[in-house]
Amino acid sequence: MNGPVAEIRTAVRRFLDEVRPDAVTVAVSGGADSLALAACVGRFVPGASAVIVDHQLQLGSGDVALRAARQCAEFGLVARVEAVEVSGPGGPEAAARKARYAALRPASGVVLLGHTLDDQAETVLLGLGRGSGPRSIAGMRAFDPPWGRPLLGVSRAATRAFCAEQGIEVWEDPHNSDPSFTRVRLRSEVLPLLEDVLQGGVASSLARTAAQLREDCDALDSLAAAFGGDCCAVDDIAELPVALRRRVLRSWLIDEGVPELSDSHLRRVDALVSEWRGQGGVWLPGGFVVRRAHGRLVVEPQS
Ligand SMILES: Nc1ncnc2c1ncn2[C@@H]1O[C@H](COP(=O)(O)OP(=O)(O)OP(=O)(O)O)[C@@H](O)[C@H]1O
Repeated sequence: MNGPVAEIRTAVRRFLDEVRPDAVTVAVSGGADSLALAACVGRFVPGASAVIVDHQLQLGSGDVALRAARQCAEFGLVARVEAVEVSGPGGPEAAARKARYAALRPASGVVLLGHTLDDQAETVLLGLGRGSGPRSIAGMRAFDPPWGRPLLGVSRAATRAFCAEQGIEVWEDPHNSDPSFTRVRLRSEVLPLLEDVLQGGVASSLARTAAQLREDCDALDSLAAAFGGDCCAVDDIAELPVALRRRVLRSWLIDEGVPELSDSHLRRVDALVSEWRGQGGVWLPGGFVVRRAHGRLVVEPQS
């Protein structure tokens, strides 16, 4: 049997065989991606769980969640709806995402998410546009415990075709057609144009490049972790290749308790090593300042 049903079942089967989780939960939004995933998990791991998070932001959101829960129960999953309170900084989307991931985080086992190849391509383009460093272009991992993404190599179109073929009714998130979201415009305008110009599966090419970049980043990160020198001694780190030096600095600053270090912060700290002309300190999030004194870097709370 060929086609989207076989493709998606194979992807899910392969993921489960590789990871061998002791407990499986599927995170279900009610869209085609996560419903196709839930249908496969119900077939391979009957009795696994499904969680539908109700953000309670739209009228009727509870009905959407209940319908998805009923569908999951039909697939053989033990389904429950988690209603969350969405509040906090950064706008409703960011707050909803934070509340959702907090509600989905399991006590044990893995939580499967329905991210597809197209989500990966959009994530890579978003990272490129932000210019926030190689990690953000390296995209999502298929397995980043406790999160699993069995459909990361499968197109969104295949998940839709899966649901159509299996007679699964799909909920269309109204946000997915709202052009005020950057991701929606990447999906509906930029990626089709790139495909038209470049031809030959641009989403797959982006995802493949992201995977290679991830391997490179992982290799550099482990070299940085194994760095045997004194990461505060300027002489010890000045001769390191810049990609390695910045990683050594990043992990030192994180160990010192500095939260959310952006690429531009890191660049400025690195300048204290590579192009120091007696300049003052670099101010970092969380009220920290890094200074250079007597051939060493020192990080301390801002006074
Ligand atoms: N309300 C929800 N309840 C449970 N799971 C959800 C919900 N919304 C999204 N998910 C899960 O997250 C996956 C990705 O969905 P979506 O891309 O909308 O979320 P996201 O987490 O904001 O994405 P990203 O991680 O790329 O920012 C879905 O396939 C589904 O598995």
